[in-house]
Amino acid sequence: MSGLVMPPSTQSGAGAGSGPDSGPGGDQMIVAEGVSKSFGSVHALDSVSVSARRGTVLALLGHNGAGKTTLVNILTTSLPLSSGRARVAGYDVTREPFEIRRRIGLTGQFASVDTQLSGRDNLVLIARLLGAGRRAARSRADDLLELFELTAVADRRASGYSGGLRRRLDLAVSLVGGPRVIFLDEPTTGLDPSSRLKLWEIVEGLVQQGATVLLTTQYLEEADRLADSITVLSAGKVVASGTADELKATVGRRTVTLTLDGDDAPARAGAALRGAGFAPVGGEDGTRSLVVPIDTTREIADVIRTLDQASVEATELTFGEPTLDDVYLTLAEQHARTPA
Ligand SMILES: Nc1ncnc2c1ncn2[C@@H]1O[C@H](COP(=O)(O)OP(=O)(O)OP(=O)(O)O)[C@@H](O)[C@H]1O
Repeated sequence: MSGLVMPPSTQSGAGAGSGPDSGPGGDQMIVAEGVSKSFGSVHALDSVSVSARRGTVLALLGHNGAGKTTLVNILTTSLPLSSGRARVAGYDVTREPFEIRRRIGLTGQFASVDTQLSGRDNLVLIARLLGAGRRAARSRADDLLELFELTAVADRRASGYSGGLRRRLDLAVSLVGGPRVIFLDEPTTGLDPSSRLKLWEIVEGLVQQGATVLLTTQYLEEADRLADSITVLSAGKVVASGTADELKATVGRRTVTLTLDGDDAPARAGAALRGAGFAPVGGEDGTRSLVVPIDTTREIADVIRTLDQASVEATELTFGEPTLDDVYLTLAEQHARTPA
């Protein structure tokens, strides 16, 4: 992928500008501290704290109504918070909303593309609105069309674009001003797998070039692939946060699944593994596979050695990591069991 995402030199009134960017907080580009938001009796957010360092991806994970969009709206200054504090690019959302708006890109669930215009004209229009001259605007549009692999459809009306193309154009439009912080609200909802993959690659490229991304998603796989840190929201509260690995480590264990050769093999393997301190599961009712929970990958070797010493042959051995699905289901269950 070519570069060219961040240079807002094409316009005067948009993008980087001067100012604190990360402010006294140093490298933190997104900080929310104890943010609450109520709509009448609905507590959409209840003392939510998140942060993201420059050049990282923070994923907000949660099902419908968890509060993700509300937090994005507060951080992008389109919604006032009820209490708490939040800063983006070093500026306060309540006191300095205009400084923030100059420095962010937002791609929402409701696309900002004018479908009556071509992809190129959408980009040129926004660049002109941000203060770029005619030639600079066209050049910025060309760069973004190339980056997003939209050059071939650049002069077609956006109304004829597929969902994936439209989403790419929407993201390209949000990048015209060279934002330092990018908010992606469920960017791949409804996209087919190949369009989703393409968008992920684009996001990874943006981050490599120094952008900070806050991503909301209902897709665990998406958070797992893209995020440096993940905050799980449920009913307006943070129920977990950490890296994907840290979250996975909080629930579920790694497993080794063995498929064994021979009728008595599961019983013999089970006894040997139990003797070695493991707690294998399965092997009953004539099944020939055993699942062995382990804590470290080093224990895989211990499992194999134990089988070897018991003269049991495994025809297949697979290693399984707990998935974010496991994490989310466990957290959701814990949350459901906790009285409000
Ligand atoms: N303007 C509003 N007026 C009243 N209630 C609202 C408003 N906006 C959001 N809510 C409520 O706040 C809660 C959080 O909504 P929010 O849209 O932030 O969730 P979400 O995690 O983004 O869900 P989704 O994935 O469906 O967008 C929900 O109960 C929602 O009904």
